[in-house]
Amino acid sequence: MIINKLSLINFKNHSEQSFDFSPQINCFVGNNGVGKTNILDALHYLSVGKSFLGNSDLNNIKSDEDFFVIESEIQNEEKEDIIKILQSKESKKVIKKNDKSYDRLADHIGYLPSVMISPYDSNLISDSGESRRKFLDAMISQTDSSYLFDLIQYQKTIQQRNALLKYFAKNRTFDKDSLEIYDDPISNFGTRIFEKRKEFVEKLNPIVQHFYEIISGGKEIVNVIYESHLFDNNFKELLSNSIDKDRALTYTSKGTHKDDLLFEMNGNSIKKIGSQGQQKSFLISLKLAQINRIKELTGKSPILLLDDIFDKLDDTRVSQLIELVNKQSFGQIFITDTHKERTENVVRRINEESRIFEIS
Ligand SMILES: Nc1ncnc2c1ncn2[C@@H]1O[C@H](COP(=O)(O)OP(=O)(O)OP(=O)(O)O)[C@@H](O)[C@H]1O
Repeated sequence: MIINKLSLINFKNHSEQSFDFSPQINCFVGNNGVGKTNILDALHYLSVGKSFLGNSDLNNIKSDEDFFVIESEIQNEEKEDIIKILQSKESKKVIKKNDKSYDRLADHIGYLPSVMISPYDSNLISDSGESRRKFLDAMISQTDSSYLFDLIQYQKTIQQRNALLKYFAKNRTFDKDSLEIYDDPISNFGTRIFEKRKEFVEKLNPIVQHFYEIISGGKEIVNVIYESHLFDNNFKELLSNSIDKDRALTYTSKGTHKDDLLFEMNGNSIKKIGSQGQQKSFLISLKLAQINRIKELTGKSPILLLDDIFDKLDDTRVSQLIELVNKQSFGQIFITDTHKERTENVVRRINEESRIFEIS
């Protein structure tokens, strides 16, 4: 999948912008705050229909305007598709492929896989388990639409069970049979989610280790470990053993919605012992491994969005990274940087066709 053209109207700080892209490397250079990351965010919208920053759609409409449009021409093997995203203040977001609106956002996921590497990735290390679960889910969903379906159904059923627990507490009543209605669907959806997450992480981890070894020159060993209550219990037992606790808490305390990923360096939590550069190298390795898995599972090369990636990395690590990008023949790449010269140097070392766009 290659994005040939992109045009933006009233998207964040961009009133009107359009780009003709190189099928290989595209760089956006310019000072802080000119809107380079916003362009990557528009590309992220094309991929998964929403901002990677987690902003609400309405906040992405340019201040004092009423709508935004992101439009692109995408080379899909032999044919060209037009993907258009429209958001106005008055109506719901519309995503269209060749003038036909999708009924559900989920139907678009996987069409244009993408991987973003950005300074915000450090949240994956510092934040709570929720952001790591979201990362894992987004990664698997791009390769497996039935996973996304299970996930949506699982979350809905957990919400219903939680609502019932709250109803019981509020009305000082309890009916075990009514609560157990949810056991089968939660257990069926949840067990499938668990199996897929387990397999995905098992295959991802050695690739992360391999990339980290290349970027760091083999200095440290990293590990991605999947944690879930489901390793030690079957789902139905888990639910029935925690009924008393769930009643007290008024929510479902055990299940795959509490899963987490543990990031380790030399056997210790990377959050505790990793330097900024080591953490960044780890996150880059994690994301590059994600590309690898998406390619393996879908046969599509995801677009790679690199936001301010060269800051905090020493020259050796930047060189290793460039060599890696060269060797792996990743798909189309989009890079932002404040230093034009640095970008030019980097691009010169990667033997691919490139375009540099100066944003002001
Ligand atoms: N809805 C919006 N309307 C108008 N401007 C917006 C909107 N949302 C964000 N911006 C502006 O976009 C700018 C930030 O853009 P962006 O993060 O893309 O900059 P950048 O070029 O990547 O900067 P840096 O080099 O610091 O990362 C800010 O000036 C912000 O005020």
